[in-house]
Amino acid sequence: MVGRRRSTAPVHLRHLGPERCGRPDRARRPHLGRGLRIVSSSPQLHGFDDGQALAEALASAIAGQLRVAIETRGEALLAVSGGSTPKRLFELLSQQDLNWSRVTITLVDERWVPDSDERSNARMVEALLLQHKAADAEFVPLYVEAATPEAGIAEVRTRVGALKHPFDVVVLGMGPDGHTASFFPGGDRLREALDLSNTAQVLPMRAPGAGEPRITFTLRELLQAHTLYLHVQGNDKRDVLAQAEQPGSALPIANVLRAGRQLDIYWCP
Ligand SMILES: O=C1O[C@H](COP(=O)(O)O)[C@@H](O)[C@H](O)[C@H]1O
Repeated sequence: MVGRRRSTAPVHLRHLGPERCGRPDRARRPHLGRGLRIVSSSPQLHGFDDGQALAEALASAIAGQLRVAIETRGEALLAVSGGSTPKRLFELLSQQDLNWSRVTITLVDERWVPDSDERSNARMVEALLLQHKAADAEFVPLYVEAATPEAGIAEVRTRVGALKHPFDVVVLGMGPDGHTASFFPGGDRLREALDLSNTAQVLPMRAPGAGEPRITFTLRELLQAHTLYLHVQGNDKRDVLAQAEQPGSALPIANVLRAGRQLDIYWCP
């Protein structure tokens, strides 16, 4: 659906408005030959006309990265976000042709509820992603049966510690308050979660805007991924990204934007 793609130019977010969307600016994305291109360490925005076109392109890109991981090391590790944005992505990703029996899937964060609860991110992964061809994938949920994330954290740490890190692919989302994973503004352990010297893989998190208590992978873990995507829909969220790009922004997502690593942002209105 290339015709529905808006732009793949590596522009600064604050410069990307509808007026900048059009044909890809190839001159700004240099190719060095077959399969080689200069990898910019700044966030790269890929704009699409709608969620369907975005989900098709992102599902295809993720599948490509998973195939490469399987070819190179025999298996692949994928971490996805919850919330409402990835629903169509999950449906399309589940139909991608690859050796899903070699893929392990987990979440970047989870609400501390069992998968019988409609708020469970795992429930959505099970319903929409672990279907069709992807039914062969292994899923490692972040929720364990314990009253609180603090009570369950040791078991979750053992569980995620058994995964073969780093992640091959991480797909982040973002809430309208600028949170990503469960890095919420005002989160009780936000500082720890964002601290790049903190070697904990997962942490509990509580925040006024989070609803229920959470568990989240730390920023350090997520940034180590071979490929990092940010999946964002809506003009309101594009404005949040533009705010986060301002120097000194305290929005949690700003920590991802300024991490100085390759980040592909898939956005549509
Ligand atoms: O609570 C969460 O919210 C964010 C964003 O969700 P959305 O509904 O605005 O798409 C999500 O990335 C995160 O994984 C989830 O736990």
